[in-house]
This record gives sequence, C-alpha cells and structure tokens, in this order.
Amino acid sequence: MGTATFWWRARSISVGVGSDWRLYEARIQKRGIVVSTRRRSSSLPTLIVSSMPYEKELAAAKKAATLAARLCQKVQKALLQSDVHSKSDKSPVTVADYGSQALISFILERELPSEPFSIVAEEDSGDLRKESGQDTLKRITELVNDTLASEGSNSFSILTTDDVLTAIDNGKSEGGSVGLHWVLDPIDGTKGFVRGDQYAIALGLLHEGKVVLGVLACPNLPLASIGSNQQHSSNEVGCLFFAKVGDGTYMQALGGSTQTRVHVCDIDNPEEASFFESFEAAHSSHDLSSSIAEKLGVKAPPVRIDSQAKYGALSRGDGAIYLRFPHKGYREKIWDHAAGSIVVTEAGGIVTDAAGNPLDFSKGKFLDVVSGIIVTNQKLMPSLLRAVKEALNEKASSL
Ligand SMILES: Nc1ncnc2c1ncn2[C@@H]1O[C@H](COP(=O)(O)OS(=O)(=O)O)[C@@H](OP(=O)(O)O)[C@H]1O
Ligand SMILES: [Mg+2]
Ligand SMILES: [Mg+2]
Ligand SMILES: [Mg+2]
Repeated sequence: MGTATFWWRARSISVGVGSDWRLYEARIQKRGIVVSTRRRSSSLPTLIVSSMPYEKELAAAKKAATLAARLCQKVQKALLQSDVHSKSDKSPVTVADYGSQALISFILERELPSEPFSIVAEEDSGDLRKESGQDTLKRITELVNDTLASEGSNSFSILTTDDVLTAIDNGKSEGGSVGLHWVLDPIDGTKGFVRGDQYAIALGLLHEGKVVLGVLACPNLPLASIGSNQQHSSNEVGCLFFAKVGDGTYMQALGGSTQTRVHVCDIDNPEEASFFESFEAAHSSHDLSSSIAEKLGVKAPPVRIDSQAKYGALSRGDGAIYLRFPHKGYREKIWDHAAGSIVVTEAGGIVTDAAGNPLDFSKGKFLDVVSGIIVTNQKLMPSLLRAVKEALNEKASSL
C-alpha cells in the first residue's frame, strides 16, 4: 500500500501506510496532530492518529482576527481623510486595510511556526514602497505596534517599517489546490468601513483547495438579530463568527464571551423569507435581486449591508437568502467568500453560483462563478435556483 487517506474529521483513526510511513508521520506532526506508531508487522506499521483537526489554526485565526478588529475599530473611530487612498482600480484602501493585513500575517506566522506559511490576501505593499507612501507606512507601523502592545504580553515584538512591508507582502501567494493556504480580506467592505457602516475581517484556510476553517470578525454587527422586523433592547455590537469543517458554526462577542452555536433559519416558505444584498449597487445588481425576490414571493424589503457580515448574519438566521450578482466583467476573488462560505455551510446553509455549482476555491485567487453567488438554506434552494434561472433568462432575452 503506497498511499494513505486521512479522514480529517475523525478524532481518532488508524491508518495503515506503506514503506514510506515516516514521511506521512512527519507531515501529520507538522500540522500539530498527535501521532503514534504501532508496528503490527515489519512491512505494515499502523499510525494511531488522535486529532483535533485545525484546532491550533482556528485558535491562531481567532486571535489574529480579533486583534485586527481592534486596530480597525481604532481607525474607524478617528478616520481622517488622509487615511483613505485610492488603488489603481479606484477602489478605496485605508491604513486599517494595510494594518490589518500586516498584523494578521505576522500573528499567524508567529503562532504557527512549524507550518509552511502561505497567504492569499487582497492588499500589497506597492504604494507603500513609493516616496509618497512613507508617511502612511509609518502610521501603519505605529498602529500595528500599538495593537500588538495591547495584546497584554510583556514580550511583544516591535516591528519596523520593513517588517510591516514584508508581512503585507506575505499575502502574495497564489493559493491553489495543493497544501495549506490562508485566504485573507483584511477589511472586507472598505466602502462600508469608510462610511462608518458594516465591514468584516475575513480569514479562511484552504487545505487541498477546500475551505476548512473560517473566521469573520464583524466589529459593527449587532449581537442581536438584524433581520427585518426585529426589535431588540440591546444594541451591543461586535461579533466573531467561526467555523471549522465538520464542527459547526459558532458566534461570540468580539469582546470575548461564551460561544453560541448558530444555525441558518429553517424557513421553507419564501413568502416569509427576507434577503441580504450588497449595500453598493455597483457591486451587485439590485434590479436582478428584486426580480428574483418577486418571483419567489418574498415580501420583506432587502437588507442591504456591506461585506461578509451578510454571511455571518445569514448563518445565525437573521435572514434566509443572500443574493450577489456583480455586473458584467467583474471576477470574484476568493477572499471575498472563503470565510463567509464555510461560516454559512457549517451552520447548515448552501452556497453556490447562480447555476447551482459549488464554489471552487482551488483555482488561485479568482472564483470562476456562473453569473453570481446565491446563499440560502437547504429547503429554499430548489425554488431559489428556479427563480434565479427564470430571472436570468428574462434579463438575457431583454438585451
Ligand atoms: N464592481 C464590483 N462588483 C462586485 N464586487 C466588487 C466590485 N468592486 C469591488 N467589489 C468587491 O466587493 C467587496 C465588497 O462586497 P460587498 O458585498 O460587501 O459590497 S458592498 O460593500 O456591500 O457594496 C469588495 O471588498 P473590499 O474591496 O474588500 O471592500 C470588493 O472585493
Ligand atoms: Mg472584500
Ligand atoms: Mg478588502
Ligand atoms: Mg478592496
């Protein structure tokens, strides 16, 4: 027997491997899984693997996203116009996007020193290496160091501007279908962040091209439901959603509280459903969404919020459907969906493209989706797919 397949959800498994078993043992141990070997015969040893798969990675991801959220909150509170810059595609980027990316990259590498380190992330340091970027770089470095100091450890490292540039550029990985890759959107919904609205720090982990864990920090999302017609006395904000493959989705307050398991809603009558869509009409066609909602018989008005906070809210049943139809020519990036999609699927939901295909995160930084992305629970998906198909056909025949 030359190969071994490990079922990562198992807590304790036995696998027989071939003559190169030492290689497998080394690889497994690198991922922090406890391994012992028992030789049943000289040619066929058995590895006894007791694992809490991705446990260490999840702890590191939660720590990194929580600290990045602290950095972003500080910047959002005192957002100066000089902190917002325009990228070559004219989209905004702030000192907080860069600071969050540098901090998360630094923390993941520090917390998981024995793992090969690869991140596919949205930002790069190009503009910060120019003469015109030097003041911004200093400000980002200060922000990162202040946040690390607030971690409470006596032995925090002080990063130089070069360390910050290197940490940001760790995010240049291409991802793909082999090995482990972190996927990071340091601020998802930068327009919402600048407006003072919703945004998310979105961190996922790919293993062999599949999302195996995701953490979404949503500093401005109320802990109570934001679904339509919801009224709550508490207005506490700041949610941390996290999910690990096979283990369900949980939410806790960003400030730290006990975690609660969350589930998507179990509505099966579309008339009772409400739906989320992008705040910015430039990011998703509101016309197409309203045509789909009408076909389904949805009565509630759309809930428009920025970022993957939409996936978080849907995972705890605040609404039943998320519709996303970017305008022609736009290519979706994996960091805009990796963390959000596992947060929803582990809460019992389904995420597909407009044709019903699962999202494929194994092809590098882009997601090649057909027409758009739709998210809902198992019961509503068949009628949602029919409504989407009808609406897309109507749109095509009207052109
Ligand atoms: N033209 C266009 N079409 C579709 N999507 C686009 C487009 N431009 C940008 N983006 C990406 O949208 C990300 C924010 O998505 P949202 O759904 O949060 O949009 S919105 O803020 O609610 O409007 C946003 O994420 P951030 O850049 O991280 O903010 C972009 O990756
Ligand atoms: Mg984004
Ligand atoms: Mg972003
Ligand atoms: Mg952006």
